Amino acid sequence: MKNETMYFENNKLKLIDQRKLPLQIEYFSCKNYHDAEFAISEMVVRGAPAIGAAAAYGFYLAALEFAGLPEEELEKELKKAADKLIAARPTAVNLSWAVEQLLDLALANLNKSEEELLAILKDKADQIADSDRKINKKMAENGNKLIKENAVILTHCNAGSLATVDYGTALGVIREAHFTKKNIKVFADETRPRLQGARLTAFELMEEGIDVTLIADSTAATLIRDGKIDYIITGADRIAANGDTANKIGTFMLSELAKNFAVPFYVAAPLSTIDRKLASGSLIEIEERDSEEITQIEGVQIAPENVKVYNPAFDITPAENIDAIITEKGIVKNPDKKSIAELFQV
Ligand SMILES: CSC[C@H]1O[C@H](OP(=O)(O)O)[C@H](O)[C@@H]1O
Repeated sequence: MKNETMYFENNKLKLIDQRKLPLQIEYFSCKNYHDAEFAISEMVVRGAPAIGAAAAYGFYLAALEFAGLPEEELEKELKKAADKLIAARPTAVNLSWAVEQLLDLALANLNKSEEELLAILKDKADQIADSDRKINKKMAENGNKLIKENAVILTHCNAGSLATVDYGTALGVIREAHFTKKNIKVFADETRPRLQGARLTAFELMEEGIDVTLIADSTAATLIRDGKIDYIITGADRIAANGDTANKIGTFMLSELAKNFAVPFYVAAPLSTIDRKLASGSLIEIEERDSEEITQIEGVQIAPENVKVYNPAFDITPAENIDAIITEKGIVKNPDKKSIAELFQV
């Protein structure tokens, strides 16, 4: 993608402001961890791997701020920063997965000099960001093995470069199919209410020269029924140990349509999105967001004032609806507790 999702320079985290895409390309500057917490909760940056990497750099900004404190105070401040960053959004496991790694490293090295501690933490944050690029490319190569020539793919929300540090997960598979000249076409759900498909996926795919058609979310069912879709590929925010998957609201509905009309339904996600501590999807916390996301579009009121709203940002797709989970380590067909566990065997 032409514009980096994020970069770290001069002790600031720079995030492309995804609230303003595609009409404006602006970078939001995080000077401290509070800025990073704000950027995650307000979706300046969004997408499981992207918020994980952003939070890792956010924790490093906290270490920069507090590194000179006495050990006991430093520990207290870093634990507070970790808690606040993790609380910014509850569903994507990559957030806590990333922050906990840096917190553990910090607590194990509090007795080191300021310079040594900061170098250890910056190296870890860079490693999380750099490995995301490599992991997504490997995942894309694996997923591309499932894609036939001239395929038509439906995707939901944005699981692209803008949801990761680079290349994307579901859109990584789509990029790989495009770059290996499979002549694929894509239908992108606009993805109410935050319109990640309309604003981000359409933007990314058009930039790459990939044939993309934007549709209202409710159009997908007719395309699926009429045999117009060869595969549905989405990202994920948290995958439970049995393969149940949390992803953008509307994903479960697509999986039911896919099952009913025998369309392969694939989830593309890195191993860091799998939460083996949770036995099933019923244990995944689903973020509920402000009602204005539903009652307003770009700040324009479109529903009666004070109307009741229910705005879950994600839903759970049961493992039995998922034909394959595509990861950097390989493809898990008909995922279940056993096949997910085998992903983690050395
Ligand atoms: C590659 S993770 C992308 C994942 O995150 C999105 O949610 P949000 O835009 O609210 O962060 C959506 O669930 C995507 O599939």
